[in-house]
Amino acid sequence: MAMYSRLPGSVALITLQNPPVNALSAAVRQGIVDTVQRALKDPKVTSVVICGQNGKFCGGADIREFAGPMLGPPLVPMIHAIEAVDKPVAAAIEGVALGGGLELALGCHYRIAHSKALLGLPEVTLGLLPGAGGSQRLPRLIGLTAALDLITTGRHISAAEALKLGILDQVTDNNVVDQAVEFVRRVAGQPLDSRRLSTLPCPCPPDVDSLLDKAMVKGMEKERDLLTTLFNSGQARALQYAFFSQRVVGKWSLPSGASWDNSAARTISKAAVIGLGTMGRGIVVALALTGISVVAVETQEKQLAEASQAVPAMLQREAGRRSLATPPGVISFSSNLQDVSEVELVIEAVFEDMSLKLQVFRHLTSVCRPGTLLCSNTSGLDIDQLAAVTQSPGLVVGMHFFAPAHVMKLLEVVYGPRSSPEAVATAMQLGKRMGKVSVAVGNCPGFVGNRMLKPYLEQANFLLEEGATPQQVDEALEEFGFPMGVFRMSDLSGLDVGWRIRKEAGLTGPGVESTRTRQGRRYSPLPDQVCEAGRLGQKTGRGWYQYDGPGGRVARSDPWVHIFLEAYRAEHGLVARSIAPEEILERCLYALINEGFNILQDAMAAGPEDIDAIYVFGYGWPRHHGGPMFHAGQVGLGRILERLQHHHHNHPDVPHLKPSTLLRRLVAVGSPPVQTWREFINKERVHSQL
Ligand SMILES: CCCCCCCCCCCCC[C@H](O)CC(=O)SCCNC(=O)CCNC(=O)[C@H](O)C(C)(C)COP(=O)(O)OP(=O)(O)OC[C@H]1O[C@@H](n2cnc3c(N)ncnc32)[C@H](O)[C@@H]1OP(=O)(O)O
Ligand SMILES: NC(=O)c1ccc[n+]([C@@H]2O[C@H](COP(=O)([O-])OP(=O)(O)OC[C@H]3O[C@@H](n4cnc5c(N)ncnc54)[C@H](O)[C@@H]3O)[C@@H](O)[C@H]2O)c1
Repeated sequence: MAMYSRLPGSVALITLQNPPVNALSAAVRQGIVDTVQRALKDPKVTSVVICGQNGKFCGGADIREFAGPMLGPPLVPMIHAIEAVDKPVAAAIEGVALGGGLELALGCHYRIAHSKALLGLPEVTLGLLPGAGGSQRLPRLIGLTAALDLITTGRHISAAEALKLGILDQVTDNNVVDQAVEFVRRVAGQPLDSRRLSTLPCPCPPDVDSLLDKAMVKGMEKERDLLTTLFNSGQARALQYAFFSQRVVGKWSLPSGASWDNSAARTISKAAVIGLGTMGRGIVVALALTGISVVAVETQEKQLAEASQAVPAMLQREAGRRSLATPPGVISFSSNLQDVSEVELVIEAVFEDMSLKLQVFRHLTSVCRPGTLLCSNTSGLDIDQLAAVTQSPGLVVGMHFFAPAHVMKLLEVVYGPRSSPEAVATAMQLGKRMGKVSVAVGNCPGFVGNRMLKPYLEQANFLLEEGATPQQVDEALEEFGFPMGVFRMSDLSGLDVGWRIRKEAGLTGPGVESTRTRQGRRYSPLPDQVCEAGRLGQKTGRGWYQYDGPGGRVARSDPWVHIFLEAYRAEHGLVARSIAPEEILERCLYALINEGFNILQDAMAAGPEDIDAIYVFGYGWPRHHGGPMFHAGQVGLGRILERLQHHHHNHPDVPHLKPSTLLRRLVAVGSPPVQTWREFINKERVHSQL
């Protein structure tokens, strides 16, 4: 909707009304068309101001409408009509003018903004281009180079930068609508031709003449044609899905009924981190950047000394990167766990060893004040077991960060059967304050992300046994869009991480026979043998690849690995075959997706959006493929089921390839769209079909 009011005197005020960001839905567009007509017809009105309610001008086209047929007045003629009005029209920009919102403002004759406003054309992040004249009006206003920068990066810019670029006519710290009203009163009666951007020539540097062909003249048509292509592309649908899934996960709910809107969070101002290795250091920095005072505890003297040098430097660097003058939080280092007695929340990040973690939790519960939240950064151990040794099991949750913890956007908040809604709400809110995408997940081995990673890694190892090389597997995955293939990624993280977990699970280590079947299923001892050879990845300069030296970053094919693989195959009587990239992708990705369906079935993730957000923000899943569950829908659930059946038939000793019941049920009911799975699962659960 848009509200019309005539201010005392001769100015008409049009207020966009579509909370929370005044997106340009069909109703808003209709409202604008009607109110602009009204202003035009009213002889007493000499000028017009367009603003948005609740401190936001406009967040752009209504992305929710993209999924269905476009109804209501189209944007392009609506903006053209505003530009053609013969009374001055000003946009009063508060909060945001993004995408179609900025395009609407560019159709106005003047633009006045509040100093805190953000402007931009972020369509590219949704797989689109500015489709309501933005690609044409902006270059005419600020030149091709500056416009291309904004259009191709999609970045949000401040009002100050927009003023400098010439997008804005005025910036104010005062009430922006009052300023705009005063402005249009002042300019009423002045000629408007030079303010109609679509009619202006495009100012360009001399070296880009070649870019200015007929496409510029026919720019609006070209814009529409290209937008049509993009609209129909899978990538645009995936990127728009990713936008919404990021927001869906913030509205978490637990099987108990507790949820984001009925659970109070505590605001944390003092925290502690236990263990200052790779993860602990990053977590300290992430907390300090949020303005939280941190007690950082490490028992090993050498590690403590190193961390007290490294952490302030990391903090300074990250504060600089985020343009913060001084890091807001205070950090104190200690070797004594007793020093955490006054904090409100503790995050444990010691080695992935259950008996050590139990010992730390027992100690924490005895030194901390009653009511302190105790969190673990474990990668997959049982949160409930940790909770059981504390005085308040309800105040124990997992806070699973990803390396490097001060950079990576994902946080899995793991609730055990006894975790209280308050503990979950506090961890979720703390994650949000740290700028993370926090996703609530259930307590099962590996939680969501690492649980799905297991079948993915397993398939990659099996493919090596069957004849592939690490490069072939990585290339197929990188071609799909992952920034790094599975072996390159394992070398980066450190091969000893998984080795330690497999030892803890009794799958390898002294006394375990070196067979290719363990605990009743196919097992590949390849990664264990690579570790036993002292090759732990980048940190040792050797892993699945070779590097220039310990800490080297550039992976090169290593003849040792090829000889090792050949000897391994010969020892086990395996005949190498040529494996196509399609098989590599199917085996790795479909096994991972299948586990995603098992996770949904077990209610360890509330919906497919949660899994997809975890994979996009924590595991480098290409955003333009939406996430594993969205991708499954795009490939077709029937196809995924058929290929899993095929691979399981060929590898009956690999349970991860056996199609999940949920996948079968979804196919049986006609493969409904991913957005409806959550509801389907809940219904099936009520009827005990899952
Ligand atoms: C089939 C062939 C057809 C061919 C051609 C058809 C022609 C059609 C013509 C189309 C013309 C295109 C016009 C234009 O160029 C395209 C666009 O404008 S695309 C949209 C561009 N805008 C954005 O990308 C902004 C997205 N939003 C944000 O970045 C942020 O939300 C914000 C505005 C900075 C605010 O941030 P926050 O305050 O943190 O709030 P949230 O992010 O949590 O959002 C709150 C709430 O609002 C919902 N929301 C936000 N923006 C939009 C939007 N543009 N449309 C719909 N909904 C939006 C968000 O999902 C949250 O909802 P909730 O989770 O609370 O339900
Ligand atoms: N490394 C990763 O990529 C990653 C990612 C996510 C989660 N995790 C998890 O985070 C945790 C830590 O992993 P990491 O990679 O940082 O390990 P790390 O080996 O780099 O560091 C662990 C640190 O804990 C210290 N420590 C051991 N016992 C202690 C005690 N009683 N009190 C204080 N400090 C003690 C050690 O001295 C060491 O400095 C593990 O649970 C791991 O599974 C790791």
